[in-house]
Amino acid sequence: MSKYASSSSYSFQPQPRQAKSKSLVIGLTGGIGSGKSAASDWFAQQGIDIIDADVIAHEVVAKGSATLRKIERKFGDWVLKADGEMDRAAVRTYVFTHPEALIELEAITHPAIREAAKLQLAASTSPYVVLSAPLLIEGAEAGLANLCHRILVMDATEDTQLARASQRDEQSVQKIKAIMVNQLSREERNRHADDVVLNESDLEALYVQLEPLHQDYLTLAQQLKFAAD
Ligand SMILES: CC(C)(COP(=O)(O)OP(=O)(O)OC[C@H]1O[C@@H](n2cnc3c(N)ncnc32)[C@H](O)[C@@H]1O)[C@@H](O)C(=O)NCCC(=O)NCCS
Ligand SMILES: Nc1ncnc2c1ncn2[C@@H]1O[C@H](COP(=O)(O)OP(=O)(O)OP(=O)(O)O)[C@@H](O)[C@H]1O
Repeated sequence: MSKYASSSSYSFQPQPRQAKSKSLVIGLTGGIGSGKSAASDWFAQQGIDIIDADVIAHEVVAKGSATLRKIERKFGDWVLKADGEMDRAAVRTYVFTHPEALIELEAITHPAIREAAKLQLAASTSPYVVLSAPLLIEGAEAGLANLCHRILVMDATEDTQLARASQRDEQSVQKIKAIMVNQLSREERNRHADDVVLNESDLEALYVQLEPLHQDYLTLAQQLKFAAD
């Protein structure tokens, strides 16, 4: 059976993962520019709490934080700007062209991101919660996927990812490609998905695919709640 969501043929099978949370957690992932934020904005409009790993990743390296100090100790003081903030552009340029450095950076940031995500999950009050992360599947046991009951993948061709991300960020195609080579391929990511939304058309077409998923997640959230009571 296809994992692709469509308003006419989507059929739902609850497949709880290892998640320990009693509230349903939907992991939302996809490559750069695939439409995670566009999808999570729509879920938020339906009253669903969104936990965004990209936002947390920015928070955990705030000026003066323990995580930023660890990064400075590992890489040197060039990671800081004169005002003490992390020099994100310098770090980005370095780690996305030095794979071993990216692994070292992730070894520092990911445990902090995971802990913060767990705290936010515990505080969520909506019928279910969406945990959005570019790196959800990567990271195996220590990763974020095992906090989730289902994984929803935003799928787009690489050409679409490049076009949308470069238009949004005014970043060069070359910089975005350097990030993409450090992310999973479409095929590999889709293989881990419970649900896949193809985001190749306009935003209306995206929302039409999200609506039946939202209804099914509400149903599954109820089932999980009854099972826990
Ligand atoms: C390298 C950093 C400093 C670049 O910062 P910058 O402000 O330029 O980009 P930003 O954080 O907004 O990320 C932009 C996009 O890059 C991609 N990306 C970010 N980190 C990674 C990574 N470790 N591997 C692959 N892609 C990544 C995502 O698609 C993300 O949306 C920053 O991305 C970072 O600290 N990354 C490590 C933390 C991490 O893994 N974050 C992802 C959330 S789990
Ligand atoms: N179906 C769509 N039609 C038109 N524009 C879209 C569509 N989906 C996303 N976009 C636009 O493409 C850009 C990238 O989408 P978005 O920011 O949601 O991706 P993302 O997966 O969150 O990216 P990142 O990993 O970089 O955070 C945004 O400007 C968004 O508004």
